[in-house]
Amino acid sequence: MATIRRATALTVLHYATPLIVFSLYSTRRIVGFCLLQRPAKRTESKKARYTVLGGTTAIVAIQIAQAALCLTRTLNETAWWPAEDYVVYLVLSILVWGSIAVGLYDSPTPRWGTLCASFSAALVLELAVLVIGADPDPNKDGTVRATFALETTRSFLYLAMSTCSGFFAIRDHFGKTAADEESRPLLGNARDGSPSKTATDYATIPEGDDSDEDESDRNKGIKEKQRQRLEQHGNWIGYLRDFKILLPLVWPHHNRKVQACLAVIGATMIADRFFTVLVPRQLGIITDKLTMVAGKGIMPYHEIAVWLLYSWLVSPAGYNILKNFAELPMQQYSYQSIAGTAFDQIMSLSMDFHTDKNSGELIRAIDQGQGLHDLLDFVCFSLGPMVIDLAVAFGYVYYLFDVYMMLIILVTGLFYTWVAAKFTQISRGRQRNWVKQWRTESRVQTESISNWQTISYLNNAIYESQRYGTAVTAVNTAQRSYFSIYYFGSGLQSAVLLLGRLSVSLLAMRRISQGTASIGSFITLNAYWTAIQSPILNAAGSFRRISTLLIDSERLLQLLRTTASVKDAPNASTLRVGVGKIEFEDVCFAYDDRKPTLKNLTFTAEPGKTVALVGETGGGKSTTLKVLFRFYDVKSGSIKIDGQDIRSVTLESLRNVFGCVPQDPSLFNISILENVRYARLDATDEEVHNACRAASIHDKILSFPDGYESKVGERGVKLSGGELQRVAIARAILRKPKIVLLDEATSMVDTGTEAQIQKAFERLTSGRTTFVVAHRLSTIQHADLILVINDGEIVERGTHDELLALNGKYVRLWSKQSGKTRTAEISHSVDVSTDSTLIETDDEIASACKSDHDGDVGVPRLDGDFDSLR
Ligand SMILES: Nc1ncnc2c1ncn2[C@@H]1O[C@H](COP(=O)(O)OP(=O)(O)OP(=O)(O)O)[C@@H](O)[C@H]1O
Repeated sequence: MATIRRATALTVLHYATPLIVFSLYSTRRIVGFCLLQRPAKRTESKKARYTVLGGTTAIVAIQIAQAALCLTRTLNETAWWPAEDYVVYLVLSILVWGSIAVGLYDSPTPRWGTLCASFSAALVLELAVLVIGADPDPNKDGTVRATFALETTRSFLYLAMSTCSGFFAIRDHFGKTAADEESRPLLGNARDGSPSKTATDYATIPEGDDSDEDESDRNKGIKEKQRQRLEQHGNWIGYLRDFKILLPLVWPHHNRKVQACLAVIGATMIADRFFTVLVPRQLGIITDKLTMVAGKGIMPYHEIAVWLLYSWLVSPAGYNILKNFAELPMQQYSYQSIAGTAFDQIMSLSMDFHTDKNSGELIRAIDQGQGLHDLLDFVCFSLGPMVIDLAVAFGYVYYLFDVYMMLIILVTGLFYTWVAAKFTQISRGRQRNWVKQWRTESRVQTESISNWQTISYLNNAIYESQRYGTAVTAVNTAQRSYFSIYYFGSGLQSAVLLLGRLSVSLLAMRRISQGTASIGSFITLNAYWTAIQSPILNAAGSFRRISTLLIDSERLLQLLRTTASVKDAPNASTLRVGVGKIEFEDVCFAYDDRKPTLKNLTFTAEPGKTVALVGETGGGKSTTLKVLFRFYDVKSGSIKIDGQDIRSVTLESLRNVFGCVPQDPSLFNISILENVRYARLDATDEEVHNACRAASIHDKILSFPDGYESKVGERGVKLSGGELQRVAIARAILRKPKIVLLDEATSMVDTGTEAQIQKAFERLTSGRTTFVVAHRLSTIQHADLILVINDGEIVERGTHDELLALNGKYVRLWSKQSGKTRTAEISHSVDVSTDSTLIETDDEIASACKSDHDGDVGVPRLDGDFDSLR
């Protein structure tokens, strides 16, 4: 009785020992990874690590020696066969301690506390195995004595290692701080965007698909944000909780149709899990039936019919058709909601955001926002089923054969994953280099082709050919280097899988020969192998995939969490414009708090009058218009339109009242007609034509081969600077705005055309409060109020004549432009546009142009250094 109890206890211990140690070790690591995000006190000490690594390796070596002894005895004594629990114990122990040794080798700062707990648990359990399993027979043979000696030595090693790691844990607790391995973010060292290499780096899971440096650089900022969030939350759970604001984008709350699709996908996924087992099983059943009735002319029709049904159901022609149909609406739903939300968010953000971000980054945020959908899709419909398939595979092969089959699959899976992960790590650097060289080649190629003219002028074709040849050679070398390791790695991985498959097949054949398994089970195993293999193949890449998708989702999250710096105040009212009086009261503004851009601007633009802003470049003229348009909010002071503070009205109503001609107008790549109409979407063709006539561009447009239907190219590149500005003026005219803002609206036109445009401006600005920023003072000399802005301050103000009389900065500007020194002379000669009569027709414009030409004194543009004039 006591012997039976002892044997049972030993069996339980054999199964439990490696499992308990593994659970303890992995649970502490997983909990640490998820919760203990804040750096714990850790010391990076090679001596300590190598000491414990040496001890652990010795433990594994002893276990291997023990397994070798067991194998030798099995081969030598035909009547002896090791107990199943003992074999499981040995194999699992080697795997567990082998994994711990690999972990120690890879990690510069091991978790000593976890290791101490694992060694201590192993010590207690192994001592129990030693005591309970001790053979009282004094005549025990050499193998038993050797096994006992090995187990005793191993127990001493457990004792020594638990003491060492306990000591290191205590030393760390009172010692200096280093980054906790489990506390590193998923995305590598976010501080520099590079993968982790040292203890102070931040990374546990390999970087995402940053297969080239450019990509890595682009991800730098987003990884930094991710790191900050992770540190702020202190753990991954808190970090991931932030993503819940994105859930409405992928979860079809109010869309019954998409919910139904989701249910169909879920159902097919569950069905897949069953059929993965049922199809090979049915093949086995048919084989067994056929074996029984072989030569008798009997067909197992029923079994074959079931197999055919299963095979059809699981094929792409079966329920997977439903799945494919259901997936499309799901994808389209999430695409529409994610892309639409991201786009609206970007468009709603303020100018500071848009000037900081490059458009490529913004487009990426929309494109890669799909990463969120892919992430959920991957976790729910790939990773989840993969884990289930693996668990089912273990259970099913155990049911079909025995625990040894299960062990072979476990060893194959672990070994394959480790080899795959290692080779990916090794090949990543080479892959990056290959992509980098490839980009260099493409850059050289593009540069050379686009600079063909320069190359021809300088007669450097041979040099360019050599340069390109060198780039191509570098690509080939880098590609060879990458593929050599890649082929070797994939060969090794395939060899591991093949070895696993051969082993299970051999074992199955042995079982059949022993009569403990049927031929059908061998067929089932072979047919089922694909299902076993696929989770093993995918496991290695899963972490990488998740980490890449997390970066993409993070980008979307950051975008949606960004709030506009200029937005409607709560209870903002609609702007009501009456006469159009604009008051700047003590307005201060700065792009950067360290450097004020506008300082205490105070002035009033009277209704219907024109205020001109002149002065040195970079003085703050355009900024004054930007704060009026509320691209930015003033830091202090106020801007009022007809007595209403522009911060208290809605942005929509505010921006509705302006007609702007910006410094650098940009057009859409559509026809000129549509480009002008963009200013007022309901304008008729006739109104567009009239606006263009008034902007002196109508005849020019008609001279284009396609007239108003001519495409203007990306941002209007097919138009000259002057044409571009006149189209922008036509837009402003078409809007019929209440307030007009002209920011160097004629900077790119020649003086002759400018004279024509002046007439157009008179039409546009007549009776409207107008702000004009101009460098050519001739264009603003009739302004009702001229403000000379220098370094963000109004240094002079008045009409043209008043400012000339002041003989200050304005006069110096004026002198410089006209090239004359005597004020009176200047005043007389530059009177280019005194006739404010409105012109109606092209002929009138033409004659106005002629008369302006006659009066044109060729006023040069002031682009020089204003300081030099002082
Ligand atoms: N988005 C921005 N971020 C930071 N600084 C800016 C930004 N835009 C303009 N500035 C700076 O603000 C100052 C005023 O610029 P602003 O464009 O208003 O000058 P300006 O008088 O219109 O010059 P110009 O006559 O050359 O157009 C300049 O020093 C400029 O470098």
